[in-house]
Amino acid sequence: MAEQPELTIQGWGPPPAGSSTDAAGDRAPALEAVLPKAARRHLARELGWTPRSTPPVPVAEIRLAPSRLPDPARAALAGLLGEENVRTDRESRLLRAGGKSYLDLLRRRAGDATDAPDAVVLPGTTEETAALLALCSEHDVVVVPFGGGTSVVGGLAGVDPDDRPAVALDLRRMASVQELDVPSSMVTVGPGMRGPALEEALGREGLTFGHLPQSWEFATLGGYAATRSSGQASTGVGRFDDLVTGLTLATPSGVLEVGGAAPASAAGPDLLGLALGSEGTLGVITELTLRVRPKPATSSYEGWSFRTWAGGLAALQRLARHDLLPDVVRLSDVDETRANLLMSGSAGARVLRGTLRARRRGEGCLLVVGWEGLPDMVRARVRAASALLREGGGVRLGRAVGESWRRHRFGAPYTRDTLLDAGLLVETLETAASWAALPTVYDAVRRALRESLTGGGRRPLVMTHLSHGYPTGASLYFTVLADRDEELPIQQWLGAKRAATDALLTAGGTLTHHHAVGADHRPWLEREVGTLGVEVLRAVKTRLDPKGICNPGVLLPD
Ligand SMILES: Cc1cc2nc3c(=O)[nH]c(=O)nc-3n(C[C@H](O)[C@H](O)[C@H](O)COP(=O)(O)OP(=O)(O)OC[C@H]3O[C@@H](n4cnc5c(N)ncnc54)[C@H](O)[C@@H]3O)c2cc1C
Repeated sequence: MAEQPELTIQGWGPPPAGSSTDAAGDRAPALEAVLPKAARRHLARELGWTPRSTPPVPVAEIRLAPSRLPDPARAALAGLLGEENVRTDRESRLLRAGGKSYLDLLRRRAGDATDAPDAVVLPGTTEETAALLALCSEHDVVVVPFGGGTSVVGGLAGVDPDDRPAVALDLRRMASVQELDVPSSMVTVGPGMRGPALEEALGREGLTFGHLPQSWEFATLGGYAATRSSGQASTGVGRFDDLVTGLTLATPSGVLEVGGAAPASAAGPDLLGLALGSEGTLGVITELTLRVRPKPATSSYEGWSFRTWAGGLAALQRLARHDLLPDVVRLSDVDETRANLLMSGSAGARVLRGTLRARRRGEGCLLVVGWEGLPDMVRARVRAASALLREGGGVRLGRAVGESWRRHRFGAPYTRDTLLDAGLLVETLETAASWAALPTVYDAVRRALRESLTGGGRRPLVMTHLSHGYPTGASLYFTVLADRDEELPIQQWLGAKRAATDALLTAGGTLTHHHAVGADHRPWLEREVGTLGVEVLRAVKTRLDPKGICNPGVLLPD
């Protein structure tokens, strides 16, 4: 199996050529290469921002505390896994310091990795993982499972109320296909495997998995299960939790196997549901069985335009009611559509601008829809859905717009580092709500973000899209740009995030649709699941992890 590339320490993408802890530091492309002049002017005016140069400190200067792993624990771990799989060197620890949220990046860019794990351990099997957890319980060492390191909610923060030494448990040695059951359309895999490797293996058999989050180049299958992730085609393919039929969870109290090969079961409550979304707090997912499907024979991606956000929402709600939602659905509001047109100097934006002009449309709200499957089915679904979209006031922009979105859909995270270098705050947040509550949630979150981030000549740009449609509602995804407060950048975002989270919960949204709870959302978990709900989760944790060593800083509130 080919080595999976590391994710760079201070941003997105593989590290620059050479060592990932190169003294030169992580370098992003220049602002001029990422934003056309018109977009730079527009943003400067809208945000009250003056582009400036604020590069990250060189990687070689990032501060790291000495490892606190006690010698007896280190020796025991090395005895179990072999010396080469217990690492305390600078590079190994730096590469597993936290995830990729704006707050994570601010810390790493400022040269602070004092929260890095004390060591990195790499078990190769379920049995080794279970033995490792028992051993860490005995030695009072915290264990933080580490998949791709793409958490955006502080899922890898490793904060322990008792301040015990912590190890990152990297799952990369468990990253292969173990069994492919073609007649039953199921594959059993190791949790450290990433989407591209799985798709390559399945593709050889004419199969696909189809889970495509924007982070898919680096995130792992175990991470998807631990966070209940959702990919870009989730409306058709399903959320990640819909795709898992069974898994193995190694815990300090033993190995739990949940779900299985049977397509359904009535044997009591669903324990699989307890493991999905457990974010490393109950143990480590060491094996997963997933549903797969034949590669689609055809696909059709299209752009549509609606004059207003409300018009687009109403049309999609109608599709949902008639079970006609496409496999991929993404409706951008006016602010996101305009920003995409301006900020992307790519061929995609040129195609969209040209098509809107030819159709005599203003910017409006862009809708991208994608359909996949057997040609007759795709044709029939496209025909029926297009009629409803047209009746709802939509204008078809054609396939070039849809295909262009498809080609560039993994590109946005690569531009974030450049925007951070230029002095911007760049972050996203997400929720989901019923069709009835969506308009209120949309208004409430935008208002909260604007009020919190406006002041001292600064104004934020809040861009929103709807994606992941369901019969009863959909998710909303907000992208925020603002002039960064260089004095108090962390407090600036924490205030905005707090206001937006309070607003979305009050308006009827969920705390998170797919990013998970992590450290960042846990103060609000009780508002969503109630006091008794939190107590139930705590009781399960106490049974499986009596010493509380499994990722103690996430999910459950203090
Ligand atoms: C640019 C960008 C785009 C993103 N786009 C999307 C998107 O489109 N959809 C989406 O759903 N998410 C998205 N995310 C968020 C992130 O990719 C997901 O949460 C993903 O599921 C995390 O997977 P990972 O392997 O990187 O897990 P990690 O970040 O390594 O870990 C996440 C959490 O899961 C735990 N964990 C990891 N592996 C295991 C395991 N085997 N057993 C037990 N616990 C484990 C960790 O301890 C941690 O708490 C995005 C993130 C970024 C940075």
